[in-house]
Amino acid sequence: ETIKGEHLKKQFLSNQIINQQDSYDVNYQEDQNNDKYVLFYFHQYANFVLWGILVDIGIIVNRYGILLKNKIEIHAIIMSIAVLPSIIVELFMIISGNTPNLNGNQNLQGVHSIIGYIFLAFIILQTIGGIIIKFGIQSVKTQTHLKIKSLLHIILGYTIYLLGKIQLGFGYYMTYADLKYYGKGDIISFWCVYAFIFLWRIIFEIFYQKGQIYSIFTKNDRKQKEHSKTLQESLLVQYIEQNEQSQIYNEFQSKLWLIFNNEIIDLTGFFHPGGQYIWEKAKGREVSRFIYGGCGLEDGTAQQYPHSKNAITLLKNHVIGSLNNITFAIPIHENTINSTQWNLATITKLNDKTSYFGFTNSQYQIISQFTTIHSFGKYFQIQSLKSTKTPIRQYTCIISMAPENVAYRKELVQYIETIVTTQQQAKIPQQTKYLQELPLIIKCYESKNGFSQYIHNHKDEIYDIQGPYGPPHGIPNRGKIVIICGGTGIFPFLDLLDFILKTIVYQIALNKFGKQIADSLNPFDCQYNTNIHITLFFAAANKQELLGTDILFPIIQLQKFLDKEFVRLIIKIKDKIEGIETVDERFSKGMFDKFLGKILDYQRFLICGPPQMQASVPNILKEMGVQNQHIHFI
Ligand SMILES: Cc1cc2nc3c(=O)[nH]c(=O)nc-3n(C[C@H](O)[C@H](O)[C@H](O)COP(=O)(O)OP(=O)(O)OC[C@H]3O[C@@H](n4cnc5c(N)ncnc54)[C@H](O)[C@@H]3O)c2cc1C
Ligand code: HEM
Repeated sequence: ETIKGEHLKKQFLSNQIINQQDSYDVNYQEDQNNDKYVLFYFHQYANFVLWGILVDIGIIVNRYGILLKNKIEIHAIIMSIAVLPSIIVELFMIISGNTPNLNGNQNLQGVHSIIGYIFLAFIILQTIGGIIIKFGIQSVKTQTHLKIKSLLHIILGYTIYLLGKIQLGFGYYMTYADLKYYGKGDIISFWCVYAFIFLWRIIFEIFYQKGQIYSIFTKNDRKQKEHSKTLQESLLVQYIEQNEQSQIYNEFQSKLWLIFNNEIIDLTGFFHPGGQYIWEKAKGREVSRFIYGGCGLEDGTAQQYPHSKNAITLLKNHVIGSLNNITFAIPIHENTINSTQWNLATITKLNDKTSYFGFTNSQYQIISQFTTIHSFGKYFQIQSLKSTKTPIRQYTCIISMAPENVAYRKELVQYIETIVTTQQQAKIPQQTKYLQELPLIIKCYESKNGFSQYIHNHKDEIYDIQGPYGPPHGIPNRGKIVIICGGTGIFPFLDLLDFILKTIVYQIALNKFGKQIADSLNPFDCQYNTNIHITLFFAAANKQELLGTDILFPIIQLQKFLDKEFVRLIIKIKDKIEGIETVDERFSKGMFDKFLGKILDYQRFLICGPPQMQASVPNILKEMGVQNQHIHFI
């Protein structure tokens, strides 16, 4: 009896267990197939795909898709695909509240719902923010606070991203972690799935940072571009090379073209991540100063920003042509390997803050004189090879300030003064053909990790120097132009002014003693036939800051011996300078009116000076009726 009773009891208990197991199984199976939980399962699977995988793709497109023309649109579409269904399923979940038997840790249900509500509010906010930023970026109007808006979008974006991942974890943990039917194995599969939704992104990141994914991107793009240069692009390149400003203005107004060192770039159709107004203002200009963060926009609407290598790749991928190279360094031996490494051999103080820097490279000799007016206004790009912290910066090519040229100029001026006063021939000074050193003049600015400060304190070091780069000033051979500069802003014009001084000397010699004597002053066949008139406004804080006076003052003195004026010099300074027109007031409309007269007589207005001057002078000129395309920053 007892044995039978025991047996029945055991059978009953085991039936109970079987029934219990069955009921889990049946419940689970039923729940899965049950129409009334369809919203729950849609919510579960949709969220896994959207916030586990898709959202990463959306972020990747935005972070690394700089090279894609429609990156903003692609990012917006992907994020909308993640956000819209999420909003719908969340709302349905809130309304229906229908969940099947949860076989996990149900204590988390409260947290899961709170995060759900916050998440819903955040994604709606983020979508609205995204739309505002999209219009801000794509607008050509100057944008204020766009950087802050973008930063907020990034912060909220990553908050949502992390919440999404955490929320997925909670959801799956609640649903499956303790599912008895699968026993302990299920918690392992839960962790595997959970790890996957983070891991694939981390793996992607590692490959990307190593440059493997990045190089696939760039190689393909470059190949495509080489094969697809259009007729229109060739025409634009031709106009830019020949400096046909009005043709470019008339025919290519809608093109977004830029110059990066010596490359001509077409970025039409791309949007600048900091706001399209930035490219509208940089359009048609040399932009390496912006890319390496040397300068902000002159009107103060965008600050200095050192760009990533993505920005440089973007530019390199859209090269449509190159500017004609000019050479300053001639290889000494036939088989010289192209070397851009120069030793800083000399530093000589010119004033308190500014010094002459002389660089040597045993493979090259440096020419002492450019021969046409179109070679001037170029710059070198220089970088410290020792300090990776200091940025790449641009410095003007000023061969006229090399010690040999300074000495020669002094002799030349003395010579011509002697012959015009004595009316007799004198010993003709000789200009050396090659310079000992590549000369730069650099003012020291105090800034954290600044290049100018670094180089002032690091003589006998090797620097990488490339160039000369950049478009010419576009100085016409005849006609009137205006130069407005301040402080070191005179540097880009010194070689040109030196050329004009030599033109004056040549023409005096030609008038007085004929072509033979004049030509002996021109051993390098320079084209001293220019017919240009420059009105030069030069602002300096004090006499010390007036660099280049050994070129400027002789021009003013010597041109009196000719029947035409080449340069009208107006110096803005407190002190009086004998024989020179000076003013002691800020540049203003009244002042320019007084000195310039009919503004339409002038073909170009070239501006180069400290930030404050670059911001104010163009506005004054525009107020006077000068058209935008005639105003150029150097
Ligand atoms: C085409 C080109 C040619 C140049 N040629 C020369 C040259 O021949 N000699 C030369 O000394 N510099 C020249 N510059 C400027 C030079 O490239 C650097 O911008 C400068 O040396 C400062 O760099 P940094 O790294 O030392 O300072 P950064 O760390 O860049 O900081 C410089 C600080 O000084 C301010 N600043 C920059 N320029 C001026 C200015 N003109 N007046 C007042 N404040 C200013 C900036 O706003 C910033 O706060 C040239 C720039 C360009 C684009
Ligand atoms: C004209 C050529 C320019 C190109 C090709 C260019 C390209 C880019 C690219 C690709 C980025 C994305 C981030 C990066 O890769 O660094 C970027 C960001 C940025 N650029 Fe430029 N840029 C140019 C000019 C300028 C100028 C003139 C300024 C202002 C002085 C500027 C300011 C910024 C800022 C502030 C950002 C950050 C935007 C953000 O992410 O919020 N850029 N630029």
